[in-house]
Amino acid sequence: MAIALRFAAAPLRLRLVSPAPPAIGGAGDGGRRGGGGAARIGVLGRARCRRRRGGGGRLEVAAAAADDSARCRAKGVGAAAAAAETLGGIGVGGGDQLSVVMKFGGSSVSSAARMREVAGLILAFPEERPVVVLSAMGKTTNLLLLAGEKAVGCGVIRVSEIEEWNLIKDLHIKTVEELALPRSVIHTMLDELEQLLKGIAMMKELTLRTTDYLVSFGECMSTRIFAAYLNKIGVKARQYDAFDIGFITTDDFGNADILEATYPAVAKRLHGDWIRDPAIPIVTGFLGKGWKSGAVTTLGRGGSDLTATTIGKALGLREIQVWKDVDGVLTCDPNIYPNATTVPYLTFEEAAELAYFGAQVLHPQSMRPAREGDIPVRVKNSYNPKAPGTLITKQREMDKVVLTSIVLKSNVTMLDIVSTRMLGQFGFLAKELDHVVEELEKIAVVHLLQQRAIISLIGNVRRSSLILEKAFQVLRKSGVNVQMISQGASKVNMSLIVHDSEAKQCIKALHQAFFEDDVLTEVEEEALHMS
Ligand SMILES: Nc1ncnc2c1ncn2[C@@H]1O[C@H](COP(=O)(O)OP(=O)(O)O)[C@@H](O)[C@H]1O
Ligand SMILES: N[C@@H](CC(=O)OP(=O)(O)O)C(=O)O
Repeated sequence: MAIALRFAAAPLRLRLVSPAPPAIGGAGDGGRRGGGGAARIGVLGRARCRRRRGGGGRLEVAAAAADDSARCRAKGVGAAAAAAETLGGIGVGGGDQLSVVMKFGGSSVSSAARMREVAGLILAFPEERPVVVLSAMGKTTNLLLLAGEKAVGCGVIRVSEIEEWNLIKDLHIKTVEELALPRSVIHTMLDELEQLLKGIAMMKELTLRTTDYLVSFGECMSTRIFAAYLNKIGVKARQYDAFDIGFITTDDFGNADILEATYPAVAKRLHGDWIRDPAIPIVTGFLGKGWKSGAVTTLGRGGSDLTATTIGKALGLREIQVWKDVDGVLTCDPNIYPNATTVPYLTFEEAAELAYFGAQVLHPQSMRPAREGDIPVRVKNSYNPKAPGTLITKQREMDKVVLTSIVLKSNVTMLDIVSTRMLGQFGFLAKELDHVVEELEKIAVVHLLQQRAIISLIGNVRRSSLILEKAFQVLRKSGVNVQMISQGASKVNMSLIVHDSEAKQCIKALHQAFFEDDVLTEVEEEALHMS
């Protein structure tokens, strides 16, 4: 639950803004990433990084290799198999150290064809020794959640008829068959999954703990298939379940936090195995093990990004790559406005703020390990590997930066509090929103304003007046009244609250003004002039 607040002069007025709570239980994409379960006031703390690393010039190599893969396909040869053949398999010699993490999201591994492409991408860098992190295939996590919900009410006998369960089964069996792998690769997993759904049907109950166990099957299956495929084409690979190799978390099922003990444990296991018997590690994203319960936990929707950055920090790797289905982090959500363009560089702080305020492209917590380890994160497109993507580092040249990206968080509830008795009152914000309202009603008039949206302007707050001047001009022209503005202590984010129904129109108008119109040149010139 995120809370933004505003103080005003007497009578003291305070506004809290809270999005609908993040839900692992929500099966639609709308349930993705709410920014964590803990109440948060204002903005993220400042990032503190120690040193900088070079990003490296590997993109051209990727592009060239992708071209080769395309040529192999044209000749009717499996791209990955051909690449492995050309390279004589990836030379996983004991002397070489693991050097990068490559994380592939669900969209990147949604079918057998996509798995071949991804294998080709990995093999395109023979000099790299990657740790590979995979999400569940395509929309498997959503399907598992829906199957679980249906199992609660359908009765044991009808479990086999659950549409989502059949889609999951068919997708994974088809993938294994198309990759010419034995069914045994996932047979046990599918059997266990069916048993679990029957168990849920029998109990007529689906707890958060069981939900985490249920969704873990997605990543457990995708990694087993992919590792088997690499081994089949002559690339030595080893599958790992994150909950078995030291990913220790809190027991907050659905949104667990990674504990410090994870870093040495994961490093020891992955490094130790690599030294003993080198094989590309293929690790399940998204999953961990609760430190008290010992049960499987999940890191919140999109948590595989966090798995990748955690491994990057644990092993002190050179670079963390997150491969998506877009050309990097974009100037706004392309689903809201398709003219969005790639943001070439970001700081960890900007990326964290962007993710926290709702950009689905990165998990909100994922920048933390990368920032702490000072390891560059590259966001790339597995469908378009030639595109340079976005490079996220500790620092970047900010002198010419005005606005970087616009983020929308919809379905937000705003709390409007008017009181003359709040001076000297403290402590109430640390509790949950319901309790906060209860407490506040003793001393203030409280209004819950629903269907609001937070528009976050991520950019150079040193130019806040310029950005706000421009933004307000645009919004005034669009006939939109801003209901609250918050900057807090952030160096990179200004947030505006508008009514939900006006939000998308605002994003388009702001994007046009800041990223498309000539008018931006004026702003830039002024900004340059001032610096
Ligand atoms: N600012 C943004 N930049 C890039 N993508 C965004 C942004 N906001 C929302 N998205 C959405 O995020 C998606 C990528 O994130 P995600 O689905 O988690 O990828 P993956 O499953 O490959 O890890 C994109 O397809 C895009 O629709
Ligand atoms: N499969 C999980 C974890 C994840 O990170 O997925 P993706 O990388 O596809 O966003 C989810 O859907 O939330």
